[in-house]
Amino acid sequence: MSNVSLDDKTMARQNGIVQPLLTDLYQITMAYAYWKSGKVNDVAVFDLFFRTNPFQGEFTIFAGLEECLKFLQNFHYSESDIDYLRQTLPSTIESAFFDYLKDLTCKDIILSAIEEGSVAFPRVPLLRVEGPLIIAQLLETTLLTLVNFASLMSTNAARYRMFAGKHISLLEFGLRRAQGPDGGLSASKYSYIGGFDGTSNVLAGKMFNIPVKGTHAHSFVTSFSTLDDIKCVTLQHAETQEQCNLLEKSLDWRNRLSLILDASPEEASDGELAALISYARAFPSGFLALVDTYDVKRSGLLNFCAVALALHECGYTAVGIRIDSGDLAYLSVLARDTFKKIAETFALPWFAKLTIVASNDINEDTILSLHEQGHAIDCFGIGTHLVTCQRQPALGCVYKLVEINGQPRIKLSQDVGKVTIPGHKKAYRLFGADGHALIDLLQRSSEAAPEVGQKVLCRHPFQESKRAYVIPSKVEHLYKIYWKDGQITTAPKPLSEVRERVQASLRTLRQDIKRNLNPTPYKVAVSDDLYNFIHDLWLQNAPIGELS
Ligand SMILES: Nc1ncnc2c1ncn2[C@@H]1O[C@H](COP(=O)(O)OP(=O)(O)OP(=O)(O)O)[C@@H](O)[C@H]1O
Ligand SMILES: O=P(O)(O)OC[C@H]1O[C@H](OP(=O)(O)OP(=O)(O)O)[C@H](O)[C@@H]1O
Ligand SMILES: O=C(O)c1cccnc1
Ligand SMILES: [Mg+2]
Repeated sequence: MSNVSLDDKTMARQNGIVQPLLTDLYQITMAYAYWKSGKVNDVAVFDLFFRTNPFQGEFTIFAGLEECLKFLQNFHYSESDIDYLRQTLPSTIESAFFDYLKDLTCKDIILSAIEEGSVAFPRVPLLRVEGPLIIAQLLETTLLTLVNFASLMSTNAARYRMFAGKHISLLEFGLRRAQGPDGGLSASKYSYIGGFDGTSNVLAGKMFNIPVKGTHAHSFVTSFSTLDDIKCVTLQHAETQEQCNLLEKSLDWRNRLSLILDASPEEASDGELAALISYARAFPSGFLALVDTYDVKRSGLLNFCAVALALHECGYTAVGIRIDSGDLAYLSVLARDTFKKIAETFALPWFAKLTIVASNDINEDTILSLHEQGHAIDCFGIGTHLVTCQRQPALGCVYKLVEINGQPRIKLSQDVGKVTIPGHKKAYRLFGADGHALIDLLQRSSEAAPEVGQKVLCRHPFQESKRAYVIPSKVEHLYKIYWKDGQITTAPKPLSEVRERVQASLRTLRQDIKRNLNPTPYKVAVSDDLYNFIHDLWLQNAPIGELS
């Protein structure tokens, strides 16, 4: 295995607040209690997994691995961290503990993980952390915060991508509504991974090399009241370099268009026209205008088309419009019909294809409903519902001890779904003959891997009667070691490749597992050996009650 050292160029920059103190106090108090009870040399295995898929779906996209690796790489308590802990923890804490913390690194930790961007399922660990108990414990909260939101966001974005369809462009507009600056930045990054095409978040563009895109706000339009508000009306022709009077041409076009469109120049807003002309002068090759400030039908569309045709006379091609209120199905179809009519009347085929962007509280259901109704939208700009994951604001990944000093550990619960699967395990994805993923199988690490063409018994981890034989056509080993001996051992893929991985991985799932309403659950199983291991340990650990 070759060691990989990564610089800033290969790995997107890490958010500065990700550091060892970004954790829960109890990790550090437990670390002291472990240390004080002589557990410095104890070796543990922790699994990081979730129990339920988000958004009433049956799949989750795993993301956040690259950030976890950067966290391990940089893990170090600074002098000021140690000073802070000295002041904050009880004065009875022995000073030698702080000396121990000062020298801690993750060099003895081994991190195995599923590939970032893969579909993942309940109970199959996303990460396995092995190494000194105290250090592995200290990583819990930070790894969880790095994986939970990243995976939730990527899953949310992937769902929007799936339901929008591959021909519609998706832009993330959520920074203003996100859970603070860090939530906003992470949302931009992971929406891109999930399949969005761009973000309005400029810092995310710079940090993660995500395409930045945008239009303009209503305030730009409302800041103009009359045509006199246009300070300069000329634009140099793209080819001839002649000065064109954009105002005159736009007014002329507005009058001509009113004869073929059901709109009158008297009803259209002059302030809006002034704003659109000013915006077009600033961005003659990127003219995409918001048309719903006053009235899409009576004002916005007419003004936009007039300016777009005037721009055309100056040698430029407009890009399109954004609609941010009203009935988006109706208005987008109205806009498309208008564009087509103009294209035909003036023999300008490109006009029919102008881009229509829709925004305003869009969510998964709005997209599905718009598709049902029929619309002419090319691009959705999505903020609030995407970045806040309004439909399910948290993914419940947990971090559980499954082995200590070679001994398996099980966490029991009245709720069977919460019982942990003990021991050091391996996970495999078994594929059927049609290329689709059939089942994920957890085995004890000591067992031989399943083989193509060989029958393997797959059992439900807790229900004895649920089992099936599977003859896989392909077997994928789900874990790779990403961190060992203080080094990254498998380089995480750049964002663009993780983004492609998401789509490739989703293609391996049957359609019924991905549908929006009542999707079919994907099966997660354990081997016969692991089944017996779990249940023997369960019986050993469950106290026998006494009835009286
Ligand atoms: N054709 C449609 N089918 C289903 N939902 C739609 C359709 N058109 C718009 N929507 C959604 O309906 C909601 C309309 O929002 P709201 O009631 O606030 O009206 P609005 O158009 O924003 O009004 P305002 O002009 O006051 O801004 C938005 O969430 C939008 O995404
Ligand atoms: O609706 P979202 O999915 O959150 O998308 C982002 C929103 O942010 C912008 O305006 P903002 O909502 O701030 O003001 P507006 O509603 O008055 O346009 C934009 O016009 C969208 O409406
Ligand atoms: O560029 C836009 O149109 C945009 C950006 C952020 C929020 N709403 C819209
Ligand atoms: Mg809004």
